[in-house]
Amino acid sequence: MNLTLSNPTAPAPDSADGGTWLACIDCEWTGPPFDEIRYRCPDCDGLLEVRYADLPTFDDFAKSEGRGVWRYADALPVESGVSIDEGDTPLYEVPTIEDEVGVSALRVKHEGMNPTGSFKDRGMTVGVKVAEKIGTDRLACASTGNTSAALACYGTRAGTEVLVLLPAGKVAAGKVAQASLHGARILEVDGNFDDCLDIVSELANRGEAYLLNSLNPFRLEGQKTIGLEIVEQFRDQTGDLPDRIVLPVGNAGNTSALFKAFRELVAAGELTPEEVPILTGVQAEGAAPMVEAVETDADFVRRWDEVETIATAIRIGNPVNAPKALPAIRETGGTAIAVTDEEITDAQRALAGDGIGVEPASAASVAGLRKLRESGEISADENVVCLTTGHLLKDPDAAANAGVEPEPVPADTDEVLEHLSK
Ligand SMILES: Cc1ncc(COP(=O)(O)O)c(C=O)c1O
Ligand SMILES: N[C@@H](CCOP(=O)(O)O)C(=O)O
Repeated sequence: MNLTLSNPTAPAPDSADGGTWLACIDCEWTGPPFDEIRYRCPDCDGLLEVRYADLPTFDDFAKSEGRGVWRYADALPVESGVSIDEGDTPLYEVPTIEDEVGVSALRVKHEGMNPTGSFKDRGMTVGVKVAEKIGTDRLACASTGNTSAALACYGTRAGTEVLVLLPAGKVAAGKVAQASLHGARILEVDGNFDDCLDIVSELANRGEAYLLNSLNPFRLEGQKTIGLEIVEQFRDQTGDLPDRIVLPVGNAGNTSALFKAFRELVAAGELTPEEVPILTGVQAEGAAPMVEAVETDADFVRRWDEVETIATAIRIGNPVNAPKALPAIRETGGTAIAVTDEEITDAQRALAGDGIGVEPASAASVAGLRKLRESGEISADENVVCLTTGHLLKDPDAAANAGVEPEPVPADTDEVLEHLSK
């Protein structure tokens, strides 16, 4: 395996602050982390990532007094966060699905068990803290729902105004309810998520708000802890490492963050390059620009202007982290696959059958695993982790449509018994 995207062991530039700095993934630019607000490289407009002079080991994490995400504070750009106990999510066995697909071991990392019900909390605990450190009056994001729920929650916890831009009519009810109750100002845009992100990025560039979408490199540092937890939990449960992680892809932040976690573990001497799990992305057929790029071996991802899927969380046509995520998939020997809405719903039912309630986008990971086992791309001797990113209650309408119909009965025990006997 050839891990070329960045060299996390590069010497710290003079601009580093306490051994932490920002670097462009496309050119040689480096800069201080907190002095100025930057989302992209000032020289070439490339994506930025956080780099560290010292990379911690698992022994360092074991000595940590922090919990969840903050167990991994030594790997993060700030020592503590605006926190409500995010991270330390369960790595579940799924015996029925494991038997059905036939792999050596299958686990589901259920990020729906975070405080606001999705993995976004891991990013926000770090990102909102950095915003506090930099000193900003207003936090903002574009969202298909979960980012807005998490930002509204962590932003209000920090006592900062939150502005969220949502694609009108395309966000699941639970997520709008969360943003609303946590007190965010919600703008419903007559456009899709990518339009919302264009607008909010422009607002941020004009200094109107601090952007907390995954373009923000500090937010992705928090999401990196998913990868660190998976390695530790999988090893504890099986004595082995996962060969592959299958995950849904929208804006491609998680794919990028997991790859960064593993590159840093390699640089710290904790994994060999051969031990880095294969990253395998799954998109819905109606919103699959990353899959198109992987299948056509393209250098960049073409923006899809028209996107549609039941999995509204990943109804995204212009994955902003593609320049990080394409190398993540390619350099780990992975692939990307598209699944239909029907396959997503079937997988949602299968997960529910093993006791795990997820929203549709999350079920895409299991739908993708099923398809890649059928095609033989994933082999029977692999240890696989599927990432499920959001809780079932995020999208109650999708869950009710996928589930069984309630049966109306009279308020009478005998009639209930008679009904049950039919
Ligand atoms: C539930 C859920 N799953 C998956 C994704 C996709 O994650 P990413 O944007 O990091 O690819 C998102 C958001 O984009 C999401 O909200
Ligand atoms: N699914 C996301 C889309 C935005 O992605 P982000 O990671 O860039 O914030 C959401 O929940 O809004």
